[in-house]
Amino acid sequence: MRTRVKICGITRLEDALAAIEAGADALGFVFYPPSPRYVDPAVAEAIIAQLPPFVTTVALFVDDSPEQVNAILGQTGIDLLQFHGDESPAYCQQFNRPYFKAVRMSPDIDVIAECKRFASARGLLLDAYRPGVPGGTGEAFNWDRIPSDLELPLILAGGLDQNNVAKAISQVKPYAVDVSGGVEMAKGRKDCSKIISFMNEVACAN
Ligand SMILES: O=C(O)c1ccccc1N[C@@H]1O[C@H](COP(=O)(O)O)[C@@H](O)[C@H]1O
Repeated sequence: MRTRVKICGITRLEDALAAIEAGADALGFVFYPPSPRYVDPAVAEAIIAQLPPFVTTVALFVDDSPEQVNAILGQTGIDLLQFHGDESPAYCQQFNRPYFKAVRMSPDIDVIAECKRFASARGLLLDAYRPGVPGGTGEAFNWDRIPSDLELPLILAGGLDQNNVAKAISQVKPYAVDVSGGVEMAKGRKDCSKIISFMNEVACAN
């Protein structure tokens, strides 16, 4: 099966359209105010309203209140939820949308146990671990630590870019890859040529 691609941290319409033109399957919008990639919900709403059909939109939250999540879902009509904090399974499944859960690869994490805990998720995203930072670090982790027998579709994230994504796909064989910093010119601003190179590497690895 072809590896799906999510490009995260979209804050501008031109970046969204460039990602779609290059073949991305999903676009991520960061609704975590401390992030340099935070996008105002009204801006996300305007971008999403101008997207062509058959592109999945993803809202990224970090330990936000259910009221705020529901408000943003209502405003933007986003398709899928990405929870990147310490949310519980009960919290994640209370919304009227499918979700996937990000798990950061701390030294003591049990990925198989996390898969079982988040059985209601559509997938498990694995990201690098840096203490005190919920994600978007631009750092990769040791892919040898990923168990081969996961019960959920695996979304591989963390420090992916045009130079390592083909190796990541051939070694890990994830359902999808998720990239943010690796296709940027500056935080929150995507680089069209990096997106194209990234997508070409994914295509070659498939
Ligand atoms: O992008 C952010 O600023 C961010 C903030 C808080 C949580 C997650 C965030 N991004 C996600 O982190 C991973 C890895 O990003 P990168 O490619 O290493 O830059 C990815 O899933 C982003 O969606």
